[in-house]
Amino acid sequence: MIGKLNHVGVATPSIENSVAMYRDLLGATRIHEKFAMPDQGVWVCFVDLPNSQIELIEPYDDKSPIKNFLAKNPQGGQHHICFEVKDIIAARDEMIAKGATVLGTGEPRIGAHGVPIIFLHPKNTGGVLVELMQEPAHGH
Ligand SMILES: CC[C@H](C(=O)O)C(=O)SCCNC(=O)CCNC(=O)[C@H](O)C(C)(C)COP(=O)(O)OP(=O)(O)OC[C@H]1O[C@@H](n2cnc3c(N)ncnc32)[C@H](O)[C@@H]1OP(=O)(O)O
Ligand SMILES: [Co+2]
Repeated sequence: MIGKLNHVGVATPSIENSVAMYRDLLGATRIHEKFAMPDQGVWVCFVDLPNSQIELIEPYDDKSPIKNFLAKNPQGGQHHICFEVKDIIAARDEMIAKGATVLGTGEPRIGAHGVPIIFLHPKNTGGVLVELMQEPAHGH
């Protein structure tokens, strides 16, 4: 069911500092402008890779779902991985049928790439927060 690795989510207390590290230390050359996703409680900034992306995420406000994560990991860290799926509704239903916990209301929400996403609870996925994302019509 899971397809391409669309992105690796990296939580950071400062997208600005993380961008400087990816650019100056790691030599990333295609770094997008950050943008706000208030409904999801995060600022987002994509670092393009030849075969995927790094998704830098910073808390937008005190209600951010990554606040606790950063409280435990003050310098940030690898937060989630995102796989593309052909049909997000079918994938959501399959996950529930297989006993996995779909986070939030269970209804897909629009993610950073403008397509529906869901998250699975890490307790069902070997301690790794997994995001499933509707495969974009035009590829990522
Ligand atoms: C949506 C825009 C963008 C996109 O790609 O489109 C994004 O990806 S934004 C990403 C940020 N949004 C989310 O992560 C939404 C889903 N996440 C959540 O609902 C929460 O983060 C949740 C429920 C996974 C954890 O919430 P919280 O940390 O507040 O709860 P706890 O501290 O009680 O943790 C519960 C349990 O889960 C473990 N945990 C927490 N975060 C992670 C993680 N990133 N990876 C692995 N495990 C995680 C935590 O250690 C606790 O484990 P326990 O054994 O119970 O101590
Ligand atoms: Co993500």
